Amino acid sequence: MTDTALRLAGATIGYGDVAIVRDADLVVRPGEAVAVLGSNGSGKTTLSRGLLGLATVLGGTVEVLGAPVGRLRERGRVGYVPQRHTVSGAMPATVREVVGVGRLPRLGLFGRPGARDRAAVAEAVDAVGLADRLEDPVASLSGGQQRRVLVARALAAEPELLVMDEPTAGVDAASQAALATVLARVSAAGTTLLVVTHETGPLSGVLTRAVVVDSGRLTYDGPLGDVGPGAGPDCHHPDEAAAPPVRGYRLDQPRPAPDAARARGSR
Ligand SMILES: Nc1ncnc2c1ncn2[C@@H]1O[C@H](COP(=O)(O)OP(=O)(O)OP(=O)(O)O)[C@@H](O)[C@H]1O
Repeated sequence: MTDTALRLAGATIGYGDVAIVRDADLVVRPGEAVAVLGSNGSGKTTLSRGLLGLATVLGGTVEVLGAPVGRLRERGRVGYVPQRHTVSGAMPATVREVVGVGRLPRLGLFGRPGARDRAAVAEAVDAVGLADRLEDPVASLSGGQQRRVLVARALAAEPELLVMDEPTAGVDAASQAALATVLARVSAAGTTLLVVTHETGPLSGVLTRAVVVDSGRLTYDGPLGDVGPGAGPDCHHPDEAAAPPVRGYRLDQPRPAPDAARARGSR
């Protein structure tokens, strides 16, 4: 067990030689549940893909579960739900088979699934509310249900770090609530969560910390409940009128000195 789930230091991430996320510093401790917020095109997906080795680290340090990105040997320790993807309609696979793929990195000797692996797949499918569709072809599911299959695929490996890119997008309110329950459970069990999202509402009971990406820069890092006007464009507390003053700090401005913070608090 490492003492950091994620560590970015002066990290620049992009595609080819084009930098998208620049000079990012971020430390996420094991068990934290972090929202990544920001406007369209600000670099949230690029940041998350950089953690998976799917975007290029052009400079600085990116460590995932204590290892430089791409060097983590046990791939099952990190789960990923990609953005927008549904499962390919051309794939004649059942829900059980697609979710089973998520378990592959955890398989032991000879890659044969054992009872524990079969149970993990069944539990993951159950967790996203699709137990009754286990043997159905994924292509016969709706788009929102297919998103839930991808969440189950990530859960099946029982990852230590779960990176999700807009897991609630296109998913109905009941399924969002079910996902929140699942994430609350895995979070309570110690899984670190990093969730790219535009809508913190459905997961507000799970996510506690937010970072805001604005034009490729991390501009805010603080409590999710304190994200409000000024934390970043398109990044407002769902109940903005009731949101408390920002207690986190904008990263493009100096952090308040402890004395100043105390003085503010005593006003
Ligand atoms: N594969 C790619 N190759 C080159 N540039 C890319 C690639 N993917 C994204 N970009 C560019 O990176 C920038 C940031 O995109 P990214 O998808 O990270 O933003 P985002 O904050 O996740 O946006 P959204 O909220 O719309 O999903 C955009 O200008 C985009 O055009």
